[in-house]
Amino acid sequence: MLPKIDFTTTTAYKYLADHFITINETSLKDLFTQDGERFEKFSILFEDILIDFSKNRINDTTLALLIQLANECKLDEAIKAMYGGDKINQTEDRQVLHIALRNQGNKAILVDGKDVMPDVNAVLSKMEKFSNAIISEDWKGYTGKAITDIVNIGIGGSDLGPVMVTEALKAYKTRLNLHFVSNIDGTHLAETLKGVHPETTLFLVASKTFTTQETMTNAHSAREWFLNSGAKTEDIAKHFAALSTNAKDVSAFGIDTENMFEFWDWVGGRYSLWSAIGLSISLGIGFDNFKQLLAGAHASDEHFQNTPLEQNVPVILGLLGIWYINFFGAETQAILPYDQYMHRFAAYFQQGDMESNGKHVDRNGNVVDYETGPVIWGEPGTNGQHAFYQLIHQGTKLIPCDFIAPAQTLNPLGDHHPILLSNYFAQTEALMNGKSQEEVEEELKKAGKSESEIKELAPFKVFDGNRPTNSILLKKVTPYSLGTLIALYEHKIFVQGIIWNIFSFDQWGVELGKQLAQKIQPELKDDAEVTSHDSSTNGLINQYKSWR
Ligand SMILES: O=P(O)(O)OC[C@H]1O[C@H](O)[C@H](O)[C@@H](O)[C@@H]1O
Repeated sequence: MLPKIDFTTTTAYKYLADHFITINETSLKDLFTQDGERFEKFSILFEDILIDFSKNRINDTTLALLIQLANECKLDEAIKAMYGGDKINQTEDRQVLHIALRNQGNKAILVDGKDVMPDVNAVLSKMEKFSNAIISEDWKGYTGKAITDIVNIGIGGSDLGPVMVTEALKAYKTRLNLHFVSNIDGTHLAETLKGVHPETTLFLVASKTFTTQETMTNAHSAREWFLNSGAKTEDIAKHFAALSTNAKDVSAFGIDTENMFEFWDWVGGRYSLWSAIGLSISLGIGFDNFKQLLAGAHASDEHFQNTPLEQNVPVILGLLGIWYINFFGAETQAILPYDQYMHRFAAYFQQGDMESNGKHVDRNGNVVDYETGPVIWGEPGTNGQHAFYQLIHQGTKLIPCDFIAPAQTLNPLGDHHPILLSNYFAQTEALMNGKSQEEVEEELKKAGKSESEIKELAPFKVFDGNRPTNSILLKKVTPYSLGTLIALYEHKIFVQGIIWNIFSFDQWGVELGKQLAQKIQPELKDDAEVTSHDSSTNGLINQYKSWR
């Protein structure tokens, strides 16, 4: 079981609160002047990924106190509990074992006394066989043509992971074209179907529960489209597969259980890209590459489990977040990949992080009186620079940023990559150092401005700097390095949930809206005036009815 400690009552927290006053008065620039070894001390090279956290508002004492905080919160016990198969998802009475899905060493992992690895490996080999058959064109559609297009129908965890990974690894693409339909908005399916042909399309219905309204509605409409094209019910077996934990509802839908790829309750939706939910990944980049993705994640799992906290990447990233959120009052965390392929990385961790740690009740069932999970946001560089970086550089909010970039590009094109990377390096330097009044005045003078113009303009051109960043430099984006990176972020979320004393693996907050939508849906069937809600909701529904 997980420890249930209020981190604000620990000794480390009190020391940190005092220590914060000193650090808050010290600039990052000064911290670098005071300590010539900052980069060596505050960076870790792990699996061809350099994590430089030296441009953070910390010194040796800060890090030591944050580690003490983790110790007082019994983080090591919590890690053991997860890896040991305890039911740490207490409110759903489930284990949390996405680590088993990428357990390349095949060490036994027990759920209720039974090793899950044989089942995990059986599904993996089924995925391998299936992917190979489709890619090699051995598998034919109902008219004898090879499959050319894959449409994954799923939402949330059954969509975001596969979308993010297949976009990030597009350079490793097989001959298959991937499409993802998630939104209940009919536009999403309709537009997707315009670009594919029933004879050569394979639908993957991806849903852990197989009851999610959006996915089931889209799947039924896709089936109807398929049957309307002249295909017969028995042809469904060649064109529909299911990725789910719910065998009963899969066969009720009409999908052959031969075409069902199973996973289990102990895989959380937002941690499921490593499971059968990853079938679109395996089809999109090939099974061997999917295996590499798992292997990279496994390396992070081993690192997280076995590395002392001081050198443990997810622990450090997690604790830095706590430092900014709970002491500096930061409310958001930007994730900024300088890699076009990784353009959905921040969106993926919006679910990963915010659905995990967007909680206000602690593990004892009490409402917390401290901040928990941040708002996650971000866009790829350099697009963000020309949009919202103004606020990061000169706004009133402190926004810790993760800058991610690959040293090697997968598309060497003229001097694009050095230009991209010079922006990547420049941004964290600028955010740290800023630009002083004197520097601005000097610059304006050189530009020939008069004394009065300089006085007038200077305040707007000053950058305070002192804004913290992590730089994550990957040698290259590969299936392995991407797997490693994703798993580091996953474990960071775990670390923060433990310190905040919240349950990171349930998501009750998404239920209320779903329940209310189900009540409203029948009210939309006819044109009768609706009066059962508050005046705003009634007004909106009735206006909708008059306009439709
Ligand atoms: O995979 P499914 O069962 O269809 O669930 C899809 C998604 O919907 C739910 O509302 C949850 O908030 C998500 O965590 C989940 O990933």
